[in-house]
Amino acid sequence: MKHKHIVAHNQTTKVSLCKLVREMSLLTAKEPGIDPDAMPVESIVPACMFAPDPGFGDDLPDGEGFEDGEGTNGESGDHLNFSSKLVLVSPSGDQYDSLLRQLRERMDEGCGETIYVVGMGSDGGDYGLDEKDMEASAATVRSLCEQIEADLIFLRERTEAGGRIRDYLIRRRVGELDFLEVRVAVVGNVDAGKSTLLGVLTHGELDNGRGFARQKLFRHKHEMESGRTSSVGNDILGFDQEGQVVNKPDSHGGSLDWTKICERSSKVITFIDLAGHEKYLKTTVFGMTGHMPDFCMLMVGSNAGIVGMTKEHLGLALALNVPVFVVVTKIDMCPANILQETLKLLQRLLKSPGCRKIPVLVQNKDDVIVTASNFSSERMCPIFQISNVTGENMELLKMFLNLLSCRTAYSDDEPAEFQIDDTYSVPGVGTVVSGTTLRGLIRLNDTLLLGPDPLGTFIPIAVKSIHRKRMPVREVRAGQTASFALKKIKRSSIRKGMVMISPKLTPQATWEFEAEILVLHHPTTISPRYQAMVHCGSIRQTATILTMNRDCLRTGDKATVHFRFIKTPEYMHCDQRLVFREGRTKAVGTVTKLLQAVNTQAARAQQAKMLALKKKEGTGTPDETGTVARPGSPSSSQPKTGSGRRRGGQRHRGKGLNATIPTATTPPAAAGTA
Ligand SMILES: Nc1nc2c(ncn2[C@@H]2O[C@H](COP(=O)(O)OP(=O)(O)OP(=O)(O)O)[C@@H](O)[C@H]2O)c(=O)[nH]1
Repeated sequence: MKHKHIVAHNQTTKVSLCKLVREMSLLTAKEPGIDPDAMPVESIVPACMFAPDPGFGDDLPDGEGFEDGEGTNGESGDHLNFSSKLVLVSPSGDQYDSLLRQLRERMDEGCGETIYVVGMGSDGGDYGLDEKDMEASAATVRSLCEQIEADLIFLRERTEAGGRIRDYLIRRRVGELDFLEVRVAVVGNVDAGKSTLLGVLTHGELDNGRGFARQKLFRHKHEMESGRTSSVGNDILGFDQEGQVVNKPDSHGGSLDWTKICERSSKVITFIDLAGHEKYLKTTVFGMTGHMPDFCMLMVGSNAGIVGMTKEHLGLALALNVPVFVVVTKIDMCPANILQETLKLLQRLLKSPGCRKIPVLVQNKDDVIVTASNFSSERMCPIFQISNVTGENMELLKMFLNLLSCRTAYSDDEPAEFQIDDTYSVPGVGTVVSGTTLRGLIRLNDTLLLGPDPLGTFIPIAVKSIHRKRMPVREVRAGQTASFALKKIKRSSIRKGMVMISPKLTPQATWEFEAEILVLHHPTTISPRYQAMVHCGSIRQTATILTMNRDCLRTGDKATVHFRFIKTPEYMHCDQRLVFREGRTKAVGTVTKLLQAVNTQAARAQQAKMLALKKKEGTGTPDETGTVARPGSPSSSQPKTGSGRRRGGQRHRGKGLNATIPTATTPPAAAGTA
């Protein structure tokens, strides 16, 4: 969340937050390994702790939290004192330009939006403006917004000792076919009410407590029958300039017209609805890494409490540095003492050394504005308590969602890169890929390089049509999700984890990479030859540990580890976050080095040779080394990779491994794990 309070409010909020964070750190900074359940229970921090607090202004380390010109006293000539609450009353020409520059910077940081507070200073005086000064300040802000073509949306007014204070949301104006996009992953244990809440939010109809609202969202027949979510589902919630929800389901079938929603919205929240059941954890991890959520909404059933996969999902979001907010559901049917117990355990978990979050209970609109403004700190964790049946506190949650802004400032003047997270075969259209534009701008009819294929090569491919949230568009830019119809390619030759890249780049696939990892959980020890699934962006493939800088790894250990994919080379970047997991074993880390890049020319030559051989011999399919696997040959009897249990079994054969695929000869659970 990149909202920053302009003028002095920003500083003071930051200062009181810093102070609080420091205090909280002292409370929670204990040695890792301490059982969080043994932590003392403190009361939940009320949101007002984050509200601006005069008097902390001199508590900041040098320079921290100050904008250009801040920290100077008084207004000498045109030197603008941003810390004065009167800064907007009657700025001179130069001062106006400084304000405009500052606002532009804030809008860039916030990916097109920011929360702007009028009437607060950090220069020690009382907060608030009299009516005349407030009107003059509001007029200045309105004029600044016109200059940058942004909407000014009133959020709230309150009264302090010195007069009135107002909060505004400033949001970049978008064309009819454009909207700001924020992705929220929805996680939580089975029955926490995830699908129900999404049904209520997106269809505007309350639930009956027996699964009515979730009916609209089920995607697969077996989900409809069992009532469980198994796939990565997408639902959208649109907000107009006034912050009102625009979703209007069709009165007959109850379905949503995504195009209409997008046309009417200035912001669209995409919910990535992830499964709650343990058996779908692989899909949940894929949703969290591959669908690039800006935020994570962790759902907890108030009557059930912190059960099942709740901790697992929270841990995953923390490991991937995705800011988390919690929604406690079913408050209509939960006895007060049970609700209090759930909240107590929740805050204990959030404050525990493993999480180090600051839980904040959101009870009114003011709390929403304060928590949304400070959410980017990643330490703060707002907690909502709602009912999908009575609708209690639903408005607060909607207001919060409307105030969330995209976390990553994407750049669209770089060469394009698109990460594929799903493929489809659409009758009458052909092969379609969906995913996220990570960099650059992609236009209709552009030719991009698609790959890597099993040999590590990339092939040119033309973009036939583009959809953004099911709406046909002519281009998509960095940060936006989209689907492309592709010309002349079979769906079977595309897999999740592939990318489409500008030909200006010379993409290279890699078989091996190095990563710094931290083992979050393993029942025994991990040693070389251990295999598990690597999730990195939308890549999901088993990899073997070839070497590491320690003999073995236990829960809590950190190490530099050399991995090798077992099936195909992948396109990766340094600094990408990864999750390495198998069953309950989980490690997280960051890619630090790419090793063994595929020599594309050699791979192409080998491919040509292989095709010729295939033609000559008539049968057989190529494997990724370029050799043809004939029926009955050892490589054709290799176990299918990419899913199931794959512990151990791959021997490290040194450099010789680079050109051959290791054969799974060791029985499961025999190698690489004690
Ligand atoms: N009384 C009450 N019932 C609720 C509330 N929210 C959800 N429910 C009911 O709880 C049940 C489970 O809700 P779901 O939305 O399917 O739960 P889920 O978290 O999506 O479950 P999975 O998809 O299996 O992960 C349904 O019968 C809902 O009607 C609520 O706020 N109050």
